[in-house]
Amino acid sequence: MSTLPIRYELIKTCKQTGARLGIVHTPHGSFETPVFMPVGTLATVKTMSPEDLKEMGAGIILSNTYHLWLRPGNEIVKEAGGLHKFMNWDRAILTDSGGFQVFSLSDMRTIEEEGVHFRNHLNGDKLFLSPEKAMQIQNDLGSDIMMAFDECPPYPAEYDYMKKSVERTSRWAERCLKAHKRPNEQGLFGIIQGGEYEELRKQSAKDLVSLDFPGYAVGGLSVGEPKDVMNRVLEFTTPLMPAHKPRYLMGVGSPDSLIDGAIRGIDMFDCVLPTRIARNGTLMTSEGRLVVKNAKYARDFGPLDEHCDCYTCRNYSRAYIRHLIKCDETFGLRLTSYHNLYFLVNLMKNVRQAIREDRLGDFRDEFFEKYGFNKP
Ligand SMILES: Nc1nc2c(CCNCC3CCCC3)c3[nH]c(NCCc4ccccc4)nc3cc2c(=O)[nH]1
Ligand SMILES: [Zn+2]
Repeated sequence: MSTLPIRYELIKTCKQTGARLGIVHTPHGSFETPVFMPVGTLATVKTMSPEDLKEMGAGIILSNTYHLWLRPGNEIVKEAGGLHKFMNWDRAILTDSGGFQVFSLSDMRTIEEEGVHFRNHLNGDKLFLSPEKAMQIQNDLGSDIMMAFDECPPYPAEYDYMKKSVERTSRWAERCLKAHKRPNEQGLFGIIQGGEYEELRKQSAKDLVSLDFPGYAVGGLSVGEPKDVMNRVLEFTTPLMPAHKPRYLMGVGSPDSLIDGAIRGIDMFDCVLPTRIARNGTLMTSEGRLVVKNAKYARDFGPLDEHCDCYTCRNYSRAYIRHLIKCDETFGLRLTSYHNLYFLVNLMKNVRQAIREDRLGDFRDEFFEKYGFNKP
């Protein structure tokens, strides 16, 4: 019996909140959970080198089927020996299946049983993506964790639309499994949909769990719904997911949502937020968000965050970073991106420590107080 490519090891459960401390083992190394995964859409986590990412402790990064299919093309990445070789990253890689990106990047799309017809967001060409095509691309990329091809419906969505969408996503998941060429080298995660409807989340989970994927994601969230809706959906969805497999909440990356997701049993998170807001000079700090272009930092020679020990905070001042960002100096983007990624990667390290000490609830209250989140 060959070893399965993805294995989840549950280390302990927080006595105060039920959050889990675990390890995910992959063909390209293991990483502890709960974990925040930096996003590298175009085969690079923008402005970060692999050495930067290793230095900050990243054990897994994300990339994307849709983007790499269009540029440079999955064939070129395959000829390079796969994405790990192409981008010189020897740790774990997870690729999203492209479904979400089609909906968020492209207009003029039609969804059919066979797949999705849409236009290339770069040049308007007609394109078609199906479960089989998405699996072929991820196979060429050689990612350690692939995502099933799914539909992420808009929020809000009518119950009837959502029911039809969930049933099609389940049929697509089965087609992905059938099209899976290397089940012993690449793990394939199913994505649970169903919006805010408990009955549909149950149906989606039941369909996908019966297909025995090595891991599962909660999709269809972080699409504009209020935070309390996300938390409620997680409360009735994570218990439906196998406890001995990884649970991945897609597209979630604000500090409060990471902590609240971990408390509700989520192990893996990703979001473009930290790198995206870094590029316009918005920083996450232990006292809340800081907009470094603000004139009040012109003569502030302290670090972005005095409680942060990252490369940026140990070596550069708010005044200097404000100057670089205002002058569009690319070094400024590196410094702000590094800090924001480090902030979330380090936050999850502190979450894991709080779980070890059975005090994640206290940690949440302290963090929310300092950061300025309300504490419902
Ligand atoms: N397959 C699939 N992917 C989803 C994603 C993409 C996750 N990141 C992929 C990376 C791989 C490469 C690109 C990203 C989501 N992202 C979000 N919210 C992001 C919201 C957000 C957007 C921008 C800034 C801040 C927040 N909800 C998501 C739901 C789904 C889903 O159901 N199915
Ligand atoms: Zn810092």
